[in-house]
Amino acid sequence: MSKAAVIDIASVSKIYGQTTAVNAISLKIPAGTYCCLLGPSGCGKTSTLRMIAGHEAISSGDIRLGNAVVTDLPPARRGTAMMFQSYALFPHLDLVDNVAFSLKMKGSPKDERRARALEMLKLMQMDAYATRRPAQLSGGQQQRVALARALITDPEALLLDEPLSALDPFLKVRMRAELKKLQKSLGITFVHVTHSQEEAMALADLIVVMNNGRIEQAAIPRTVFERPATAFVARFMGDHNVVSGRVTECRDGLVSVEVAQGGRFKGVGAGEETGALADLAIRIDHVRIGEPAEPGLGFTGTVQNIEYRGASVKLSVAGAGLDEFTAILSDKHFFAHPVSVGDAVPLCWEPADSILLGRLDS
Ligand SMILES: Nc1ncnc2c1ncn2[C@@H]1O[C@H](COP(=O)(O)OP(=O)(O)OP(=O)(O)O)[C@@H](O)[C@H]1O
Repeated sequence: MSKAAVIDIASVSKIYGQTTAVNAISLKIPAGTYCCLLGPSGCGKTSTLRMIAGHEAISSGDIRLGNAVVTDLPPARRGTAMMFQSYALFPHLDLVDNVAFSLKMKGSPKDERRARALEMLKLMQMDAYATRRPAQLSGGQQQRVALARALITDPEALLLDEPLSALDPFLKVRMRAELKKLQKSLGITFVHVTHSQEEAMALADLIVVMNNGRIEQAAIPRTVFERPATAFVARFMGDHNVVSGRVTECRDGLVSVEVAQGGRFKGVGAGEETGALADLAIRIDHVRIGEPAEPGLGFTGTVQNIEYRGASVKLSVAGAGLDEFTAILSDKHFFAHPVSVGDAVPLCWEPADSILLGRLDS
């Protein structure tokens, strides 16, 4: 079981009545990739996944799997398998019959499909429970059975709709590692829908951030984290402060931006006209307590809230025309400069930690 397929989504839309759930998206997912579709509720992730699976008709555009255009094929003929959020196991069937179900639908002889189901249960280390029913299993075990059931058809791509959402936090992290291991060992393409940034960062080779039926950015996790393409991505990933204002100067690779209430900020960027609206993204974990090396690379604000997190401390500060600016300080740094709510505190950062964002969201 090692055939993997490229998934090529070309200008695909999904329209439900008056709602455009997916708006002409194009995306190429290389064969053998672990791809996470990430975004807030209602952004069109599930509709996209269901169109790849064939559970939802495509309003316009085309989807290819490997060399085949699958746009009009029924789910069972696409070479994909889907694992649902609720696992959708049959309560009255034992695990072998649950896993063998799709082979039964295809008319495979009983002995053959049962042997294959046992093989899949073994792959998921669930063969010892073969005669149990789903209700006699823990959440993590049910998930393994659901995976075995999806993989029995030998798919070229496995589609997973929020597969970890029903699990408690500890199990979530454990099953996350198992999913990643499984994908690497099978070598097939996984497309996994999630609204969790942490989950996508931990699992994906390719993160696709969606908003409002469109793709904001599709890139490796490190790029999405360090170089968000838009203000939406920077805000959604939560690792940057996003400062919006008008450009007052742009030269020598640095852009200066003035926010409405008079604060001035600088960041790495070029090609902006004076007076244009621009967004700067400032890494929350690179902000430090101290006077800035030059104006625009810091400000003095009032501490609004302090959250102790063990290895780090989250500081919320208001000032320079901003209601809320976040700094994540290492515990060592914070306790070397302890501050309290209501204190005035100078914050600073390096030029490279403040970057100009793309303009989709402004
Ligand atoms: N069957 C449907 N009929 C009408 N509108 C729908 C239908 N399914 C989804 N929508 C709408 O399409 C948009 C996208 O929905 P979708 O389920 O794809 O989003 P999502 O990103 O997966 O959200 P969630 O994380 O909440 O599952 C939403 O506005 C939703 O209300």
